[in-house]
Amino acid sequence: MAAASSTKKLMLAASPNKPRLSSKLVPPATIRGPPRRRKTKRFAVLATFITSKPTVLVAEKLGEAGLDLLKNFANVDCSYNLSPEELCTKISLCDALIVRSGTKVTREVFESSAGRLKVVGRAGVGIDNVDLSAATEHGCLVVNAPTANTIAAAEHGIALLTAMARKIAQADASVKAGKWQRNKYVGVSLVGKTLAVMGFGKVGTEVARRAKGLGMNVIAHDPYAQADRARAIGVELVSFEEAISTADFISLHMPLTPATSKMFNDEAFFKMKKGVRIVNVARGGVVDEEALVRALDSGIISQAALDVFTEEPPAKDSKLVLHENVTVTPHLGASTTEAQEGVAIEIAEAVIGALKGELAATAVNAPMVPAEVISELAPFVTLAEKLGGLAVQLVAGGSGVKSVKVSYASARGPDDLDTRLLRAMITKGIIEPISSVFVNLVNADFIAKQRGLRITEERIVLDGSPENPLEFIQVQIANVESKFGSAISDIGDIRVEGRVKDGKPHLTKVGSFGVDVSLEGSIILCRQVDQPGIIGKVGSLLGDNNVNVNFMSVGRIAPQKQAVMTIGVDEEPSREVLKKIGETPAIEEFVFLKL
Ligand SMILES: NC(=O)C1=CN([C@@H]2O[C@H](COP(=O)(O)OP(=O)(O)OC[C@H]3O[C@@H](n4cnc5c(N)ncnc54)[C@H](O)[C@@H]3O)[C@@H](O)[C@H]2O)C=CC1
Ligand SMILES: O=C(O)C(=O)COP(=O)(O)O
Repeated sequence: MAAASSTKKLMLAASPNKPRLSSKLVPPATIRGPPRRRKTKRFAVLATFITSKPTVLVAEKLGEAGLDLLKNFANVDCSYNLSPEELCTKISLCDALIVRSGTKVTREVFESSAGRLKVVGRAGVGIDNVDLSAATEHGCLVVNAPTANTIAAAEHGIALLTAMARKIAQADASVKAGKWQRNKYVGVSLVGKTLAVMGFGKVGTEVARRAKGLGMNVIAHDPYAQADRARAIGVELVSFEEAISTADFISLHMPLTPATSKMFNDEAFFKMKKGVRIVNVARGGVVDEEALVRALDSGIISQAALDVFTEEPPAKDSKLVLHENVTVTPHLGASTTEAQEGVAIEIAEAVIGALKGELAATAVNAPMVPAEVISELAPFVTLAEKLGGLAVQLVAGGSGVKSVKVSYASARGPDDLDTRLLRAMITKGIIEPISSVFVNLVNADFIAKQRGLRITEERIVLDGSPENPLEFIQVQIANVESKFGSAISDIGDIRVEGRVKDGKPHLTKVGSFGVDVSLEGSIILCRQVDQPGIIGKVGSLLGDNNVNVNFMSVGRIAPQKQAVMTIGVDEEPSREVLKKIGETPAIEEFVFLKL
């Protein structure tokens, strides 16, 4: 990307190979479609309009209602059962990818997309099949559909619990095999037994509620859950040890993460009450499956009911699957008609929103900024990007930027001002003019860190009304030389400061000089000895060469001393014109900056 580019950029939606028209804030999307089970709260970010329809690859079966929404907005390619190689080939032609649990979205997928893939939609909850670090590094948003299948998963958990307790699957197979073994299939009762819910999130809570209805004593373990929320439904939160050592039944509902991987292993099984029964509708990977077979064989665990497996589908000769005390289903937790319709709508809306440049409430790898915050900060977001872009263009050479300090002057308390969006946009403004990377809210912090760019933030607390979120933003770049010496502040940093006036971003300070120019088009900064006639000379020079001046201001230290003239221009002056400006007597230095 050329230095000092004036191209307007977007946060999420732009694809490098698509023409862009403009970048602006839009209100939250209203998408009409079939009745929704749940009203999705939406959070908007910057949007861009792209002239051609985006392409969405749907790699696993998705409910019709969701597909219809997608088809109204994008070209939809439904290609199921792709091999990893086929997925990598196709992805370079897609702006969005929608998957369920059966597709591994690996680093290779993001690399193969060569920057085009802007959003991955996981039509469900668990995102353990998506390489989130790779997505973030590539600036690709990942969204999921976290609520629409909660009840389905909880109901499946209860179905497995009761079916296991009464050996329904085994008895069914026996009758179908022509047998009538009433004494063999004697079950156990649930009432009065203790169920330990491991992971008291959405699904775990619903399982707990239903188990209470069955007369069970329910305890739960979840290091991050609130005890009063559990108590409200008659559930006691206990330690991991207490949960597994006292329960008659254990139901797993935590996500698969590096911390939960194989947490149910030999050691854990050894601590369990002899004869305990286990249900897993979470993820196979939270259980050490070989250890589970050993625990089943030794009788520590008398039965298991499993919907999920480390490898799906499991091997045909899997000892675990074939174990006579194990009941299995092929990852059906979310598979009800209702849940699949809800999930499809939820993910389609999130993906469409993200492609429009909005940020869905279900973003997994980006800060969620509430719509009201975004709308309030909108003009400051533009200001932040432009100040970042201006500051970096003032650096001589451009590549040595390592330390940036951003100061936000506001009458608001620190908790009332969310600066993540502003920081991301300043990062974007600084990095994009000097590199070819695409920076957005998803990858801004990562890219800054990767490039060794340290951004520190400071609050300048002002008196006055907190109605206005910010008075001004100041960007300082330390330890660099400037191609415009007057941009160096009294402490030796490059400093630019801006405010929002009448809803528009303005540059109000350069170095120690007060200026006032609307941040549109391009600007010329000149330092001159303050004397009559200079403004006229430069103005006529530009006018004579068909360069329209849209704004001009002069900030001086004292009358007849040094002054900085800021000229806003609509067109880029030719080299000759810029040279002539430099040769104007009394002009000591000048710089042309693109916004
Ligand atoms: N079988 C299926 O088809 C389905 C499976 N799932 C699985 O169920 C999981 C849970 O889903 P939700 O309840 O919607 O997610 P959730 O995010 O609402 O709940 C997960 C809970 O696990 C807790 N947790 C995290 N680490 C833990 C640990 N070490 N020990 C105990 N608890 C821990 C979290 O604090 C959170 O409260 C998903 O991650 C997904 O893998 C979800 C839906 C369908
Ligand atoms: O939502 C989840 O986490 C699930 O496990 C459901 O998976 P699925 O979309 O049915 O492949």
